[in-house]
Amino acid sequence: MPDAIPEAAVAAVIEAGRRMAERNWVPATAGNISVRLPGNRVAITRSGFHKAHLTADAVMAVDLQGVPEDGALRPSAETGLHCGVYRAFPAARAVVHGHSVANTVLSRRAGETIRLEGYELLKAFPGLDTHAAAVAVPVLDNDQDITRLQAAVEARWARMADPVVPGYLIRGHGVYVWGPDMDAALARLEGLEFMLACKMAAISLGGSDP
Ligand SMILES: CSCCC(=O)C(=O)COP(=O)(O)O
Ligand SMILES: [Zn+2]
Repeated sequence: MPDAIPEAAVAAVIEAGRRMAERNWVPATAGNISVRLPGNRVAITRSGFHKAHLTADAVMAVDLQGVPEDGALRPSAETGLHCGVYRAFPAARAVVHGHSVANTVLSRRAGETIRLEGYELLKAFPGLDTHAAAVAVPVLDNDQDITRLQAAVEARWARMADPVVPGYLIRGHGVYVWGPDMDAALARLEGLEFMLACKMAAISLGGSDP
């Protein structure tokens, strides 16, 4: 019989879903949320649940390869992307995935990266302490084959200079962001979404954004 999922982990996932829904970042049943547990375990949302109304029943445990502890339950279809983050970045303890209008629209017209430059909110990312900085957020092509998509993500990380930006977009799909705890992951997501919304507004006004 597997260990129960710690209550604090379940509460963090439920609260993250509520906060993301409040911002309209998880329409319909979009998005998924996870936290790292001790013992190479991950607590993650089950597939197909609305993130505004999560209950403890909607959170289940998988191992770092995404294998469910309870084979009767179906984890998020994107579990492989969460586990990929936890395997690659030992300091990552929470991963959030949302589908906002800004990340969907901008990723559809982007190349390999979206450049964010000159924004005060860049400070939401680790290691940046001035607006006079720039980050290139990776954009990956969408793929319904999550194993293949995760392989593409890992290939991209391998090409990136350290430290890797703690997030990436999937074209026409959404964004992944992670952090050392759920609050940090959500703060990074909020910062990124704010800058993407600014970029989209600038483009809508007929201007450009570097
Ligand atoms: C209705 S959104 C399509 C699936 C998706 O992209 C998503 O984020 C939610 O999938 P899950 O299996 O985690 O519910
Ligand atoms: Zn998704």
